[in-house]
Amino acid sequence: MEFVHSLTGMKSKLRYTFRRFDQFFDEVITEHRNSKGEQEEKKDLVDILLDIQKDGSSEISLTMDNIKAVILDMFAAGTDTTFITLDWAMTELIMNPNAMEKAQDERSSGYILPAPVLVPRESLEDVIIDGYNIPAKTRIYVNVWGMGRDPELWGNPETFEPERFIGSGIDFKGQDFELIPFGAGRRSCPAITFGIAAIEIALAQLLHSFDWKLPPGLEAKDVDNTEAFGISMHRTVPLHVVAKPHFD
Ligand code: HEM
Repeated sequence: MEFVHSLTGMKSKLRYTFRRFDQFFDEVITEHRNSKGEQEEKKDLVDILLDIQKDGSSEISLTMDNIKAVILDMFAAGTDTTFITLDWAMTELIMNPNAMEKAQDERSSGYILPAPVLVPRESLEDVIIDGYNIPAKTRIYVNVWGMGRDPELWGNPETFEPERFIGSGIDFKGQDFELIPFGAGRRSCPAITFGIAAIEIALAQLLHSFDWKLPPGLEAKDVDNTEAFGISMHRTVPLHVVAKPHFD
């Protein structure tokens, strides 16, 4: 069936995208090589990967393709997730002015999931879980979207209530399975601390510096919050907001 991808033009699109990424990574690597003598504390991930490749200090030898793959992984896993979490956080806050006001006072935040399913897993052996027979090599999707809206786990699951987490003892780091925005287990997100810090800083800046409102004439019930299905869950319609400086 592979010829179908040639007919639909998917293959040439993939090749084009691959070439653009590859050229971009070549530029990033050349830039880092040319900035020799970078102070130790200023080194970034690419500097460290190039150092490991050069001095052979790692048991695994790194090829240039390995380094490009890590850069791509970081871009793919780190940018959309962070931006989409912020996008949905602003959506919920703008639709719930009370929560917005509280967040401006306290900097509290609810946990919003950018990924509808986790990275797919495959069972290594036959196993029975909760009476379900799962044969070896079954592809398993963990539906975190559904878990976040399960009325057996959450009261008012469709309502944005960040205060539900105050004193609840439920943590988001992968130990409490009703809330796993960063996944769980050995393939969970390695950047939980970084991701949370990036979002908290960005959200705190936005809320500290501005008051946010819907455009005149638009009410919360008019906002189209349809979600696009994908590895990460974009809005299908961009969120339009009006920002007014918080301090005149
Ligand atoms: C709010 C921000 C973020 C959220 C919600 C998030 C969420 C996730 C989720 C759900 C997974 C899959 C976990 C699983 O299947 O068990 C994942 C994997 C991953 N994340 Fe994040 N992530 C965020 C930010 C970042 C950032 C900023 C980076 C890198 C700079 C990053 C790097 C990765 C990588 C490399 C993986 C793959 C790990 C593996 O497969 O072993 N993430 N993330």
